[in-house]
Amino acid sequence: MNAVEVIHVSKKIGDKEILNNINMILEHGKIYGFFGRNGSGKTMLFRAVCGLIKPTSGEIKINGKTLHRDISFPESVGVLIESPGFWSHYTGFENLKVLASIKQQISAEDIKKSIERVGLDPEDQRTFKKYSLGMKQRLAIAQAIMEKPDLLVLDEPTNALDEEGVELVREILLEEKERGATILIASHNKDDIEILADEKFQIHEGKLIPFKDQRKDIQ
Ligand SMILES: Nc1ncnc2c1ncn2[C@@H]1O[C@H](COP(=O)(O)OP(=O)(O)OP(=O)(O)O)[C@@H](O)[C@H]1O
Repeated sequence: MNAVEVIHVSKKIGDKEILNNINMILEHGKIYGFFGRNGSGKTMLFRAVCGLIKPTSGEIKINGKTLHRDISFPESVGVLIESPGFWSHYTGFENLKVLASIKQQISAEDIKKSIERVGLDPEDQRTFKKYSLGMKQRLAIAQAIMEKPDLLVLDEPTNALDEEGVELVREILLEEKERGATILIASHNKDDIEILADEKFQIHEGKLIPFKDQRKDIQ
């Protein structure tokens, strides 16, 4: 069974066709990279895959189950789309603990491991509001991976990170893939996509086009 199937998906808001007949089949244990100019529809596609918006037409299946019919959200998903709602007066650990308790039982040990994995200190007593942009981004990645999800949907996971942070996130994503996760990543950093992705897509004005074929035309 495929990890994700997007079948004739379109999304219209007002008169604007934001996603235009998107079709793609994603297999388990692979990394899929998405390029596209600002406003091309990457985030909207990711939102649709996570069940956060309903397509105007078409359907999305996760592990064979249709979103908004069989399930509301993918059953095992880690998401980083825009800035997650962290609480400014909690520490990094406290933030993930609250999110973990909302989702399902994740042990304190697993939360600590995922915080360490992104290069942060789970014992750090600083509250989130004192975190730098890069630290916030790292915590957001820890949040996405802490459940060891089958599906990881990451919109610009490296954009606020220094070189070392970018390297670390790439390593983490390759490990997640080894574990069997299916990973969708949108990045303006072409190296991220080149290094990580097993398959690359380009989104242009809401349409999905094979990355290689269109490269010269679009960039
Ligand atoms: N709630 C909304 N209502 C109306 N239009 C929207 C809404 N959300 C997004 N759009 C429009 O949909 C289009 C695609 O937006 P999207 O955020 O998916 O782009 P993107 O490819 O992720 O861009 P970026 O690289 O800047 O993150 C844009 O033209 C945007 O203005």
